[in-house]
Amino acid sequence: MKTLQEYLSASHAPEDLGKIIMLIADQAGPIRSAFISNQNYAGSTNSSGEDQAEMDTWADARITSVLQKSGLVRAVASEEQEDIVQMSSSAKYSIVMDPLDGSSLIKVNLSVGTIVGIYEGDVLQAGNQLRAAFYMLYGPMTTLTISLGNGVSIFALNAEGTYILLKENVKIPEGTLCGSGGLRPEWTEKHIRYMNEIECEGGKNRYSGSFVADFHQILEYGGVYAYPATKKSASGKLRLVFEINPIGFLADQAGGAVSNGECSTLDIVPTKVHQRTPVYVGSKGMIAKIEAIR
Ligand SMILES: O=P(O)(O)OC[C@H]1O[C@](O)(COP(=O)(O)O)[C@@H](O)[C@@H]1O
Ligand SMILES: [Mg+2]
Ligand SMILES: [Mg+2]
Repeated sequence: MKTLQEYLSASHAPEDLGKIIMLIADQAGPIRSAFISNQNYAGSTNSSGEDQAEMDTWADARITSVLQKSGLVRAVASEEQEDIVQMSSSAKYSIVMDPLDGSSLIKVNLSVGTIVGIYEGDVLQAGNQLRAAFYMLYGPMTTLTISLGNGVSIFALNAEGTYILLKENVKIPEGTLCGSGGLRPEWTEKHIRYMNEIECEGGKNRYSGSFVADFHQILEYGGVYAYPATKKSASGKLRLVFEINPIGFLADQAGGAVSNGECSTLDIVPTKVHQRTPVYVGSKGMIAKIEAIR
């Protein structure tokens, strides 16, 4: 069974890139172990104005600390930190991350994740410039879904703490699962037309409140995850830099697509770390449908 380390070596990933990926991947165990004693809110808010869960700040501090100590990272842009954290100016790679995605679900024991993107150079680059993207998903298994720009592979953490290959060359099939954020009364006419069209064609609602978990299900079964523009928020809820770009990169690498409802978000050059954008991500056919609605 191929391990993540063997996959990185076989992919001829530069040594520093491989070391950074393994460093973050190896935080899955400590993060999982911290769930039981970090169930509540931290009493602070992040740059998006959201209440921070204890696990948001715990995971952020943990990953930021190991990256700082490694000397391998140039800068980190995190959902949980206002500004970009400058680290080693001589280092080649920078990290964008959502250290804990879906944190409100921890106390009800639903699956949550960590989302990571890696760039050569600085962090405010378009998603199509990503050198690597991956997410850990803390569910019945701990899985790590990764692309280095040459297809998508999924690994699972075994009892010995080694990531072993579950599936390679993953492709998103056409499918009917659909999950949409936002409150229905706040949906725009375009989004309502889209959801009606999907549901009339047999769309099955799958929405847990965890982007990583909802996307992972679509990666396997096909469909679409949407957090659309709403009447209250034209930019939707999710953040371009550390949520939508890494997941969108993986979707694209798996033969799917990512869009803001009009065009691919992978071409957008971010101007701010915490900028939001509407997102539709999943099967190519599902994304074509939303972009066809004018
Ligand atoms: O609670 P809502 O508005 O449906 O939003 C759910 C979405 O918000 C998120 O929880 C945002 O991520 P964070 O938990 O990292 O803030 C997504 O994981 C999820 O898809
Ligand atoms: Mg998130
Ligand atoms: Mg988060």
